[in-house]
Amino acid sequence: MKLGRLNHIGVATPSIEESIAYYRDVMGATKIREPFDLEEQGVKVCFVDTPGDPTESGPSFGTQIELIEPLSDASPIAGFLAKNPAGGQHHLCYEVEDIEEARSWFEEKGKRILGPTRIGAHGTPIFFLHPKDMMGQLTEIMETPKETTHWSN
Ligand SMILES: CC[C@H](C(=O)O)C(=O)SCCNC(=O)CCNC(=O)[C@H](O)C(C)(C)COP(=O)(O)OP(=O)(O)OC[C@H]1O[C@@H](n2cnc3c(N)ncnc32)[C@H](O)[C@@H]1OP(=O)(O)O
Ligand SMILES: [Co+2]
Repeated sequence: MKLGRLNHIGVATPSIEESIAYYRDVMGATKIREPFDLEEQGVKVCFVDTPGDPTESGPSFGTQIELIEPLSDASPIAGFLAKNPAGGQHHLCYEVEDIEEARSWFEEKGKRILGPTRIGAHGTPIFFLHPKDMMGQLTEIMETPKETTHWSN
């Protein structure tokens, strides 16, 4: 397996609205996408683009901030926010060429994979690896989109 792009940094927040104002007014973000609910994952999601190098073959934007807010107390990030009420860095997501090859790779290394491979917020296959096996970092592995992500908003 070969490490690919840092696709996004997952940032938990108690309020996506407050985080949008922060990235816009404090950090000067110019491309903040429409928030949307991922009911099956128990989170509201909003992507903040960081500038990328348009000459690269990848998308014209760089790594994104993936803001995630719990939709209810049952959300998988509710426990994280209970421990970190102001929110903060929750996970890192790296791209790989082949998600199944990556899954076997980590299984062979004895890393705990959290649940089945499933479709994530970018519409491509993902899985998560337990932070305790990944140097303390909750790690999301995502298959590189086959074509540059054409975002509607
Ligand atoms: C935007 C949608 C996106 C997608 O699908 O693309 C997502 O869904 S991301 C948002 C939610 N989904 C996930 O996070 C799935 C993977 N996460 C999990 O399965 C759990 O959160 C898990 C197993 C990482 C932690 O579960 P839980 O919080 O119930 O257990 P504990 O609180 O007991 O934590 C165990 C141990 O891990 C440490 N921990 C928990 N979360 C993190 C984290 N984000 N980063 C680093 N470490 C974390 C926690 O402190 C505990 O350590 P200990 O030393 O035992 O106290
Ligand atoms: Co993510």
